[in-house]
Amino acid sequence: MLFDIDIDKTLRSGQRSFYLRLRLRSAHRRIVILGPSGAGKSISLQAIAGLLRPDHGHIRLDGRSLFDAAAGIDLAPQQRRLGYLFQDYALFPHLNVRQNIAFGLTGGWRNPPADAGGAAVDYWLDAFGLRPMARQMPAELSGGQRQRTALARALVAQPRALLLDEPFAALDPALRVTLRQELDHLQRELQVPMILITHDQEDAAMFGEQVLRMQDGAVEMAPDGSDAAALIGF
Ligand SMILES: Nc1ncnc2c1ncn2[C@@H]1O[C@H](COP(=O)(O)OP(=O)(O)OP(=O)(O)O)[C@@H](O)[C@H]1O
Repeated sequence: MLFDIDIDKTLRSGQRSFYLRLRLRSAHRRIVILGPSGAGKSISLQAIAGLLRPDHGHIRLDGRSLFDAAAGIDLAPQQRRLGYLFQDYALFPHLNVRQNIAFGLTGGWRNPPADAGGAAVDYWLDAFGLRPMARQMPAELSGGQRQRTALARALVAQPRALLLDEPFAALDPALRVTLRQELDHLQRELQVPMILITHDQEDAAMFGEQVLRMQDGAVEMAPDGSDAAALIGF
């Protein structure tokens, strides 16, 4: 099983609490979690990435435990080797394009030098047509260039899976179409497994080999791997 996730988590702030229940077992490489704002999509990705600790359950990727509450396993985000594309791309404003990409190789401990290099960084600069702006800062980039830089940073360390949080939401409609196609080609070429979260049906149509619907913190799958939420017409 490629993805084997069964977690829950209660988040509290003041009087409010939010209960997340995520169950996902899938052999598919292109999973989309679709749901409205506030459904719990971002915190699901954060839990998979190791940025938010579930209360119970397990997260396994291709047979490897990233988290297992019962067994006391909780790998640090860097150890999980997942590429994470944040909704707003979260580029470092004080680092140029080359440094931002190289940061994906440092394990997050230090800033790469301005001429940070290596074959892997050069490869992704070329793959995304970013070589001419390698020394530009994020504020000097277009939306599409920012997205490509963030994607290059997520891919440079050869992640075992990609986690994508609303990857096209910040783009204008024309660019959205182009970058959807780019990601589609890239994923087919690399065959990197990915979980993409979105509120946009078009993302689900393009990337959802399997589409899970999330609402009020819950995604449930039937034990046979089919999507229980879909079966009950949710
Ligand atoms: N640290 C926290 N403490 C308490 N509640 C939280 C915390 N973080 C998120 N929540 C709540 O969890 C719910 C789900 O948030 P989440 O960001 O995952 O939604 P989402 O589906 O990604 O929505 P959007 O598309 O708007 O980003 C929200 O109601 C939010 O208020």
